[in-house]
Amino acid sequence: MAVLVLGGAGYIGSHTVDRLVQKGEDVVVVDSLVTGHRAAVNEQAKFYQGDLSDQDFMRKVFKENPAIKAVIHFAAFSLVAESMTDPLKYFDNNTAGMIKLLEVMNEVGVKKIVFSSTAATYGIPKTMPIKESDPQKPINPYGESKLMMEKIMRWSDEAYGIKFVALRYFNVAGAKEDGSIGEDHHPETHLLPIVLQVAMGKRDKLMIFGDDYDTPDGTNVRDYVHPTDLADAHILAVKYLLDNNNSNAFNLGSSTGFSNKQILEAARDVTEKEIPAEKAPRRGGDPDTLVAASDKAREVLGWKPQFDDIHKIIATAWKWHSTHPQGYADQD
Ligand SMILES: NC(=O)c1ccc[n+]([C@@H]2O[C@H](COP(=O)([O-])OP(=O)(O)OC[C@H]3O[C@@H](n4cnc5c(N)ncnc54)[C@H](O)[C@@H]3O)[C@@H](O)[C@H]2O)c1
Ligand SMILES: O=c1ccn([C@@H]2O[C@H](COP(=O)(O)OP(=O)(O)O[C@H]3O[C@H](CO)[C@@H](O)[C@H](O)[C@H]3O)[C@@H](O)[C@H]2O)c(=O)[nH]1
Repeated sequence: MAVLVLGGAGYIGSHTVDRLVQKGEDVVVVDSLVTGHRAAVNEQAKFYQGDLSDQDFMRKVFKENPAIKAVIHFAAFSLVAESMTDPLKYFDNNTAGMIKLLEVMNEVGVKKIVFSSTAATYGIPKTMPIKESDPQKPINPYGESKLMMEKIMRWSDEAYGIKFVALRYFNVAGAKEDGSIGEDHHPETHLLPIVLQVAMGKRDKLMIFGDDYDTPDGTNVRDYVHPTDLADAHILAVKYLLDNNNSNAFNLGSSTGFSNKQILEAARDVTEKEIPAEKAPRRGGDPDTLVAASDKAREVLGWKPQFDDIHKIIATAWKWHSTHPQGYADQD
């Protein structure tokens, strides 16, 4: 059997493809390369460049690869701030794209899908850590687009029997331990890669967006999870579906929160660089704190994350960034 990975040339997708190949699975990748990199895809995976909303193209992929039994879907836009100023871009690629994909999956009879949801579907949680059963009330269009995807899946399960696992990741950070693949977004907007670009001298300073949040040091608190641990969770979720279990949703995080200032301090320790920083106004759409309760994934899927130390996570990211100062630019 084979697994189809949509968005397999992206940051988290490339780590999952790599892990699947290491485990001896047959992997087919579809990616439009709108934000991803061809060089990030393990060479043993079969690669198609194209958009998942192009139904003729997707029919061809399924036809040429009849061994595909499950889909892992990472292919989406995911920047909270951009979604605030261009929401339709998010509803189009993420939500409408999902409808086009499910139509083809139903047609060709592939009825198992694991998909990237997000902590951003919870909005401003009333209690911490966040449980899967807590209310989902997004405060940005990105989170809304992903919640809509979850709802579309629920009804598609009921009507067409398409079984899904929604994996709600918290903040993803780090790179493969050997430093061969990592995070390379253009423009880069995520906290840790920006902090490390300052450490490398590629930027002058970090701007800390908001220091008057309702948190111990006034900066936002986030829960960081490593892409290799996420890859393992996806592989376990595929197995869960292939074992004919019901549709489900799981949080994926470490259950520990770090403030933006704590991330900066930890990065200073790991890199032994000064990393200048200064405060800046709040960015739109940021909740104070997002920390996961992820016992459910451990109990039901048997997920055992390996990276439970923020210094270790930052060290893997530092290895990638310091050995690839131009990201994949030299390889693409
Ligand atoms: N990075 C995070 O912290 C984080 C946290 C929670 C959830 N997520 C979700 O995880 C997924 C992957 O995130 P990432 O950080 O790896 O992003 P990424 O941009 O690195 O990867 C997304 C990949 O999908 C491809 N893609 C996008 N739209 C496509 C389309 N219509 N057809 C085909 N390919 C398309 C891109 O080219 C890219 O390779 C996203 O769905 C995102 O919403 C990410
Ligand atoms: O230059 C920067 C960049 C970020 N931040 C702050 O750092 C924190 C983390 O921001 P970022 O790394 O951009 O991640 P999030 O906006 O929290 O979103 C990530 O994590 C979410 C889950 O929590 C996912 O849904 C999103 O896809 C993913 O981009 C936030 O408080 C930002 O305001 C700064 O202060 N300065």
